[in-house]
Amino acid sequence: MNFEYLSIRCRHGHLEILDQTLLPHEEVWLNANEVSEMFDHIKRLAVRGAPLIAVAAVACLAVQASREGTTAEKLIKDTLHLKSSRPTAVNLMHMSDELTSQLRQSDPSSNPRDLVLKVAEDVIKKEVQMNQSMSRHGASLIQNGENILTHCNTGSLATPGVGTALGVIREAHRQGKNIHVYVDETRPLLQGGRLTAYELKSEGIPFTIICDNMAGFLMSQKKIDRVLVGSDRIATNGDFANKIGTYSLAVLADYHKIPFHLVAPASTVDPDCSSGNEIPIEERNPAEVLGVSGSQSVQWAPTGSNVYNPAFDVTPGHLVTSIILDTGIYDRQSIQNGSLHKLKFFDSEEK
Ligand SMILES: CSC[C@H]1O[C@H](OP(=O)(O)O)[C@H](O)[C@@H]1O
Repeated sequence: MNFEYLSIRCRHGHLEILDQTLLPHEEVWLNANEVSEMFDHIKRLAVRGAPLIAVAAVACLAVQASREGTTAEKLIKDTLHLKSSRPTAVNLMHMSDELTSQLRQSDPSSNPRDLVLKVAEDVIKKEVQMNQSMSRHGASLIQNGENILTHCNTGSLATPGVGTALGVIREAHRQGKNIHVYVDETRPLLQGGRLTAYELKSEGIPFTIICDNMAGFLMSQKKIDRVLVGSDRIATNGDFANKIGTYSLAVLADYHKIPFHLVAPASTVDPDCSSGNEIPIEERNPAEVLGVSGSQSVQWAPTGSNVYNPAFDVTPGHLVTSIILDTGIYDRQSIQNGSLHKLKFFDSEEK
């Protein structure tokens, strides 16, 4: 298996990931050939972003199987282990459920390595295609000269392609729409100020970093024309989980009557999740809040302070202007009419 994307690459069966905890100032590639290595990379957000987590997991399973040989039982065990690395992003769950289902149904005489390689190639190919489709759909909404606010990182560091919300921004810029991007720093791990800024700067897309608590003031000054965010899991009623701080943006956008969109592959819709209160929310190490961008060098709070560190929040669907997927744009009315229930998920067969 050979591929090369911004944050993950596989050369002659050797898998590496770009350690996103060190960006933007250090570009360090780490080995990721072993499931145990990949589990740690995902857990500490060296690998992050809902679609990329699924891609990295399945690529590691394929590489390890190719290098060491395997059995269906061992692959299933390793898949379930990687599935437990982070609870909120549904892309990882879809991939692991699909792979374990195929392994359990496979012919005992077949080589499970061939199966996992095929699933890995299919997942990667589909994610790249979905990125391109949703970016084109979303860019059709962007008017010339818009100021767009985005949260966290939803670009080529979070997917094996142009990105989700950031993919829309890239496509609008490519179409010459003269946009400016306001980038929420996205405390506590600064995925926006570090990673989205890294991507936009490298491509000359105009941007301004802001603290998360500045978004409302910018909206009150009529400096934001549209909000674009990603998602880690979408319930079929349009509620969705995304990086902590997204819900606040949605409420502010609703108050200021600013279009608010989530952008994601259809594989982020969880058909087993009928509303946002069913989405598991990951709580992370309090030390991330007490440090700066995860580092512990600056201890600014009183020792022994209590800390709450949910990595995501849930935004109700009624605050979303429209959901932009690779399969199209879904406004509130169509979502209320059940359009998300009928989406194709993960594989090519209609479910
Ligand atoms: C297209 S990435 C979707 C989603 O993943 C990010 O979370 P994390 O950085 O914790 O992996 C963020 O919520 C993005 O919006």
